[in-house]
Amino acid sequence: MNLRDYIAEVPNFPKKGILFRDITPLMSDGKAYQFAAEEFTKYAKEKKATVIVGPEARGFIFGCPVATNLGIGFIPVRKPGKLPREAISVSYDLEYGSNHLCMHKDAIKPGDRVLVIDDLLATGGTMEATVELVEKLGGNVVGLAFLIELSDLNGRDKLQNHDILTLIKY
Ligand SMILES: O=P(O)(O)OC[C@H]1O[C@H](OP(=O)(O)OP(=O)(O)O)[C@H](O)[C@@H]1O
Ligand SMILES: Nc1ncnc2[nH]cnc12
Repeated sequence: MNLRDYIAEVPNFPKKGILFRDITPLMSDGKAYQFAAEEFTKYAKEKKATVIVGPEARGFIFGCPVATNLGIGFIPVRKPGKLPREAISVSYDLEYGSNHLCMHKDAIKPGDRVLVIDDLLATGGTMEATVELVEKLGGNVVGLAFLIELSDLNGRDKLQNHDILTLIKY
């Protein structure tokens, strides 16, 4: 299946000069969505992941089906002000802004083998911050998986020493 056929390109969203890669056509096609989730699930098995982590919001879309496929837990990484219990936070920059990301302090258990899943790798800021959160809590990051990689933005440079799976490269 050619997943690329299910990604819409939207010029100048959310800001002038950004070519937005819209994953919603893929999500709305049951077979394409299932295929992508299966590819991530195979990778999670290969890496012997014991837990899936996904950054808000689009990381939830691909992370949760993998966790339920394998019967393992899913841990959300959230934007500030959303987590109700004690959390840790790190700041990060992205293609069109900057923010903080947070994770519950007790979310990761020592020795957890963590696969982080997100929809898209752009500058790598979101994933770098997510990896930092996981590692601060004692997790072992065994892989990073993305539906889309925007190669021109060199996100991989921020994620050296990590194994990366991307299903679509631009
Ligand atoms: O590699 P980066 O430059 O960090 O960019 C990639 C991130 O940007 C998007 O999320 P966004 O922050 O727009 O939030 P959303 O998922 O809530 O739409 C996307 O879902 C990735 O998480
Ligand atoms: N160009 C892009 N399209 C969709 N999501 C993004 N997140 C960061 N950059 C993006």
